[in-house]
Amino acid sequence: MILRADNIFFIFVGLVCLVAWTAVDLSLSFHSQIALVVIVVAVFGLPHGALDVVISQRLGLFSTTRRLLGFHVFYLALVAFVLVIWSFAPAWCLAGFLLISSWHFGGDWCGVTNRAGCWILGIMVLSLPAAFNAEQMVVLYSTITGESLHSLVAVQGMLAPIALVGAVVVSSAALGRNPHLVVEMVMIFTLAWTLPPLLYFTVYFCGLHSMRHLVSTGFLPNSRTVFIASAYTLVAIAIGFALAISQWDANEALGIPLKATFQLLAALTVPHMILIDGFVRDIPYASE
Ligand SMILES: CC1=C(/C=C/C(C)=C/C=C/C(C)=C/C=C/C=C(C)/C=C/C=C(C)/C=C/C2=C(C)CCCC2(C)C)C(C)(C)CCC1
Ligand SMILES: [Fe+2]
Repeated sequence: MILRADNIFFIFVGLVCLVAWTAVDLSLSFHSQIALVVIVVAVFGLPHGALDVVISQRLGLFSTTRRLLGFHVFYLALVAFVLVIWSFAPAWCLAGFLLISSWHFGGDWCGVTNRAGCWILGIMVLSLPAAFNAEQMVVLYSTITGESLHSLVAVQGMLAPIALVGAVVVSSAALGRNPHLVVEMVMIFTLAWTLPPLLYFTVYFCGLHSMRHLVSTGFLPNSRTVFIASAYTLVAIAIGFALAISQWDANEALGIPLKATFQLLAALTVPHMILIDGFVRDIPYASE
């Protein structure tokens, strides 16, 4: 079995978090969890999308300054569009966000199985917390959207066992060529079962999704890419700040940063997905 840096990294981070949470009993309050998610996602999650500009350049999407400008205008216009729609219909936007995210997250296993199989894995990633921690999910969704979304959590809770069975089938089929898929699935299941939903999401998003994206798109940490990633991440953080300030409410001092973080992720996801799932197809994950 050939393990890549991203396989090893996720298993290592997952084990450390599981040990910290169970053996050392590092129980974090809800507010500390929110603070942790906001910081870790900003530092380790955002940069994977901040490289979209480098990827587009590599794909030859903009060969002239005019095209480069067009790329930025298009990207920012899509972000603004999603944020406006979100302000009118947050619950529908969250549901749509979950749907497109499951497709995007399924891409983490592109090359291991076909597109339908990938989507099943993506659905499993997002629906497991609803099966294990339904009450917390209702609280989180209401913090993010301001609405009580019991029915959305119930639908996800029903999808979880179906997606889990699908994941077992997909993993068994891939067992010969990609045994590490099974290890990752077991890790994801254990994390979802053990950790609160926000921490589970943070470990998966930063420990697997972001890292795999960096490795599979051939990110080399030279000074140019590090500079670009940092600059675009800072702009994205500034947009997040603006979102939080524009909705500020002293009674919800920590709910607002969480809400702004997920609004920002949802808005960035649309142009990020168009680029990654539309142009960078078949990011090689499977060991040859
Ligand atoms: C290039 C560019 C830029 C930048 C960008 C960036 C930085 C990006 C990023 C991107 C990204 C960074 C993306 C992301 C994505 C994400 C996602 C896709 C997520 C999802 C999630 C979810 C869906 C979740 C869910 C949940 C909740 C909410 C709670 C708990 C539980 C669970 C987990 C279920 C700017 C704008 C500056 C400018 C223009 C150009
Ligand atoms: Fe991504």
